[in-house]
Amino acid sequence: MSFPTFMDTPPQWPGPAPKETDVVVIGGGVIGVCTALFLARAGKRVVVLEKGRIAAEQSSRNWGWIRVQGRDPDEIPIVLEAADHWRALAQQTNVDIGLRQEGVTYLAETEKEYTRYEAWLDHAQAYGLDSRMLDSAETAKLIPNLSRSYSGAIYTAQDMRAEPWVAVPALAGIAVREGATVVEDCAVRGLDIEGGKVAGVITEQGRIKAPEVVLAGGAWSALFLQRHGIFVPQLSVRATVVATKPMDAGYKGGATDSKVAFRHRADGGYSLAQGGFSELFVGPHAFRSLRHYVTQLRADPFGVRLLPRAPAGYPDAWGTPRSWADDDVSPFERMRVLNPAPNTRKAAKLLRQFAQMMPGLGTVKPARTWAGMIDTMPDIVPVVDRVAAIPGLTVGTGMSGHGFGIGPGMGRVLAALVTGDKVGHDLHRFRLSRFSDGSAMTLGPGI
Ligand SMILES: NCCCC(=O)O
Repeated sequence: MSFPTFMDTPPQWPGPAPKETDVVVIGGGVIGVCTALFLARAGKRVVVLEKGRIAAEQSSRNWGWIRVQGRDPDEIPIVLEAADHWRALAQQTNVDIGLRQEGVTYLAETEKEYTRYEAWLDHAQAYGLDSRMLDSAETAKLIPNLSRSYSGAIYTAQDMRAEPWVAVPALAGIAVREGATVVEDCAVRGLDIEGGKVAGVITEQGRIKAPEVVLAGGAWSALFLQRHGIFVPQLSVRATVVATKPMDAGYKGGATDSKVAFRHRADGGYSLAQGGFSELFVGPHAFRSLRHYVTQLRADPFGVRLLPRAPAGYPDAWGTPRSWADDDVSPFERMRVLNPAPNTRKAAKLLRQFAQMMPGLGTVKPARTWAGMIDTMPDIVPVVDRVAAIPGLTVGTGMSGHGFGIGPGMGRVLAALVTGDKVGHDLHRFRLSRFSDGSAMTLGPGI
């Protein structure tokens, strides 16, 4: 199977879009697809509008980790719910989405790091998770091919993995089967607002009437909102992944140290990346958002590499229009699939470092390299909220590199925000107003 997803994948759901519905979901990534699924289950007529292909941006380019380990405490109950959904959904599709419970391990290179991971166990215990600390010998036993010894690790056996490029389209298939409509190649240019509230959307195929809209636009969300006068300091950062060819496997979960994160894939290869490192193309929205990122930059000055300018057409490129008329071709149609060139030096380094880290696995041969643009936030936790200034609009964005695993949980929560059903989780941490209400910033764990 080819992965990740590109624009040359034939559309599975070409439309046409209906003229009227109960809810429009903008964006066919994991968050949008899962929101639509749960809205359909709630009896709503729901349409997902995707400008390119389902899951073709970060939802097929991520690591494929479904983890509770290391999460921000306020995300834990939602990702636990998501894990239950993942297990159920994997049974509700006849596609093997590669869901396996193989665990996630954070390797501690120093005692200080070990102590930091250990501190997170308080949260694990509060939720009865099976996370535990491993000493140096236990770590070597869990991951037998490691070339060096670590101070230890934190390990969560209940964590899972899946193949994102298979899983998210499979979830879209379930949503369609349960009554949702999915339309690819259909960009939303903007909201149709009447009397100060949502009346629908204006798409490249015309107007769709709907009293409720959910924006799950990933890296494009801030640009979309800016056109409607809503500022959200959401940026997008490039993250490179390199996939190896199939090779010997010992440990089949996900693991990371400071240099390399790896996940065993269903096809027998490994996906490699570097946690805690991303690249930001600086543009006007980055400047506008800068004051919100000071805390993050101070805490981790080397976590983000700054690049002078985004390629043309990117959400925060200098030349990208910030406003346009409803009958103008929008930036979303001009860039159907955001497919950043990977950092090839980083990819080569990852391959070398993985070979050094796990010499017993044999020769590390690259299969393919890609990059994605991760929608991120100053405090590294998402925005999941109703937009007070525009009644009828709900936003789920800024998943900050950990949206795949939590996707079904966030989708169910977003659906509940729309229907008024019980949300079941405290969303205070994820409110949009936190960037303007004077509250102190609390950083979540890294991207
Ligand atoms: N982006 C790094 C962590 C992987 C994940 O939880 O999806």
